[in-house]
Amino acid sequence: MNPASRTELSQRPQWTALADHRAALGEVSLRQLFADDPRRGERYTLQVGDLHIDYSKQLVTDETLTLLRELAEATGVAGLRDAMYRGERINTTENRAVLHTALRAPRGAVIEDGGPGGPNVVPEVHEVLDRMAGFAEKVRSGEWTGATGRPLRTIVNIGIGGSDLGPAMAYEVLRSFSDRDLTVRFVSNVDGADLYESVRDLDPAETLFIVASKTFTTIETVTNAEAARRWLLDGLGAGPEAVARHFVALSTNAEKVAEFGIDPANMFEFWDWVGGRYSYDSAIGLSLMVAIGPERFREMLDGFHLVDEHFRTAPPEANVPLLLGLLGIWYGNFHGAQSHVVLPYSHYLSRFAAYLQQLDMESNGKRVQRDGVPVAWQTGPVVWGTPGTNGQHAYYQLLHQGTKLIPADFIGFARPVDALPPGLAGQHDLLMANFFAQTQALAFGRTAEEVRAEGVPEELVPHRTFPGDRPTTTILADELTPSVLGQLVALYEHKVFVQGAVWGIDSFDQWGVELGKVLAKEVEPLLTAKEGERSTDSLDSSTAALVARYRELRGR
Ligand SMILES: O=P(O)(O)OC[C@H]1O[C@H](O)[C@H](O)[C@@H](O)[C@@H]1O
Repeated sequence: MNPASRTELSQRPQWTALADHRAALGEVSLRQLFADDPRRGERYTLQVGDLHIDYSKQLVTDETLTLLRELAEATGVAGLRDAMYRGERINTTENRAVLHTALRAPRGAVIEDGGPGGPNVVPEVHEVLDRMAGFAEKVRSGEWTGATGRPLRTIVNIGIGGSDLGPAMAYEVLRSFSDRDLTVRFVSNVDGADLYESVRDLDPAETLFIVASKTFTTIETVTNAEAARRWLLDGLGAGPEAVARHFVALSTNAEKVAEFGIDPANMFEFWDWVGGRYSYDSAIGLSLMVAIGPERFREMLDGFHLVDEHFRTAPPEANVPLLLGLLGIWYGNFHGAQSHVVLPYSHYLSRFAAYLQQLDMESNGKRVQRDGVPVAWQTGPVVWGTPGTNGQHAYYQLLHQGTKLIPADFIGFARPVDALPPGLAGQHDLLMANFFAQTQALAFGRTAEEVRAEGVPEELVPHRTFPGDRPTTTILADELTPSVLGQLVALYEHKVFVQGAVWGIDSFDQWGVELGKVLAKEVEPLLTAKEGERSTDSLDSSTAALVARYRELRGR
């Protein structure tokens, strides 16, 4: 697009209409909105698959929603969405298609890399899924043995970023579906302590390493994989031929995998049109598939696909990812909110926010538009969160009475997972009572009059008053199943897409992580060189002094 001919987002009439609307609404009160419309709690809900979405406790009116949808229309969200699904190269800075939706497309679908006329990627996707399933079943049944002939009982996934957070989050979510005597661990940090603590109680004869790296050049992963190989061969007292029984690779880079010494027959492939943070439903999910079995994994893919189809076909008024994306824009761009908190009321979702941090912040943490012109509006929020009940006893104080507006997503389930024994399953009502009570307290607060009426001494009234009007979305499903996890993740993927499309940024590159990598390569030799061999003169005075201090502490 020619920058000169482009209408700046913040100059668009739809944008200024929203700004005017925001000013006119002023300090809109949820108490008032609910009083004005007794059916608001039913009206402001949507359903997608198993997910019931209640957005009635949002600071919005019908007009707000109309204006937000008009902004989406004016910025071409639907057109970009269709281009993504068609396989066009919408990741322009890397000239790549963005086809994570193809990872969960049904067997017969046709999706062409690069758009119509390009190679159909769906057969390859299913070929790899089938190979993964074959391997997973062999490990699960004990048919696949280690170098000493014993079945493999622990799987250690070595990867970082998208090659760690997705499978680690999903394994945690679905661990109650793990139906074999197998456990999975995840090593990501280049701090040797991570690998050390993960393997020190393991028997190498029963350990399978899955080296997960899209590029297979990521220094943390390659370093840890090399250390793991040494640990394995030393522990077994075996030669390199043992590697083939204990190492598999998940990557797009067959050449580097072979260079590392992993048999290409033990490599499960994915493609450059899958972003790392969108990849755990590709071969990157192998550890999860081994744990829960191919059938459950496929159920998860079907859950993803269901939401993909919803996002592609549902009309704007009923389109849940569109709605969630636009609500984020409403707060980030028109209320000055800087962050977004995700609060699952499920222990199994304890790593969900960490996963969403990469998905959202690496996608939309951008400061220039697709054509390189800086944005003049806020882009992606700081995303954070931990399981809700724990948060209640820690940072909810700030959510309720602090000075910052932090929109929240509450995620909960009607039923505990089947694996829980009745005694513990009985605690579920208490968990969910907290969930509902918190969204209620955040929305409606407690006025000074109400506090006084409770007999609270006058000097404490301001402290015990809750302003309310803290917006939340409730996402409620019957049960946390593989399909529901797929639905949830796809929902957030597409929400992030909507926001990036409105802001005019490339949500699918991540150049911001590169500079630190380059500088680390320059600094490392300065830490390890013999005295006088390397000069730190080219460094700034802070970094030079820190390097000198580090060397001194290390006696170098
Ligand atoms: O899978 P890999 O190629 O090893 O990449 C692992 C991660 O590191 C990179 O620096 C990117 O920021 C992430 O998007 C990626 O997921």
